[in-house]
Amino acid sequence: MAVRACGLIIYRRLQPAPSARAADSIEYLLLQTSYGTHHWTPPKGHVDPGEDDLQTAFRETQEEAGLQASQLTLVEGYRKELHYPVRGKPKTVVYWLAEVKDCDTEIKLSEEHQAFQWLKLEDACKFAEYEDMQAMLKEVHQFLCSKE
Ligand SMILES: Nc1nc2c(ncn2[C@@H]2O[C@H](COP(=O)(O)OP(=O)(O)OP(=O)(O)OP(=O)(O)OC[C@H]3O[C@@H](n4cnc5c(=O)[nH]c(N)nc54)[C@H](O)[C@@H]3O)[C@@H](O)[C@H]2O)c(=O)[nH]1
Repeated sequence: MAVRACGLIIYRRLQPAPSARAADSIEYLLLQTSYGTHHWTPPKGHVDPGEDDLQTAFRETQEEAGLQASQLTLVEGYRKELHYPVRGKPKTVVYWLAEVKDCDTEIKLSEEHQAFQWLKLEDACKFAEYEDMQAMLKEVHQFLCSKE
């Protein structure tokens, strides 16, 4: 059976300059692991026994980024599964999308991560080095732009 993890793609909207498109004010939160290859992903982690997927996504976001559910708005209509092998075993990661209500909210990392960044789409795709995650971020961005 595949290893299962769940998480939230967190974004914030900065105050756009008067001439700018609203989509250009969107930034995505990525966290860098303090172990392994120090890769960058949104907050996510393994599903604990008895938990449902969305509970896991919120718990991991709270543990890894210090963001409480009350500080976030879950965006209806977006859910994405990524499937990739980790050390020879299949892994499924389910992501939802959530906006930080206050764009100045402090991010508090756990020991699992050593850095975080708020990144515009293009830079987020550079740091999220995996093709499937890059495609997901682009899809999310289009989804958000289509709602404007
Ligand atoms: N010391 C040490 N300890 C580790 C290590 N490893 C884990 N720990 C411990 O486990 C705990 C984490 O527990 P949770 O937080 O519950 O789980 P997750 O959040 O699920 O975290 P993971 O890091 O296990 O899982 P991934 O992020 O999925 O990375 C696994 C591999 O998959 C690749 N990869 C990542 N993302 C993508 C993608 O989107 N697309 C594609 N295609 N590939 C992707 C990438 O190559 C990567 O190397 C930590 O506390 C550590 O104690 C390690 O190497 N050394």
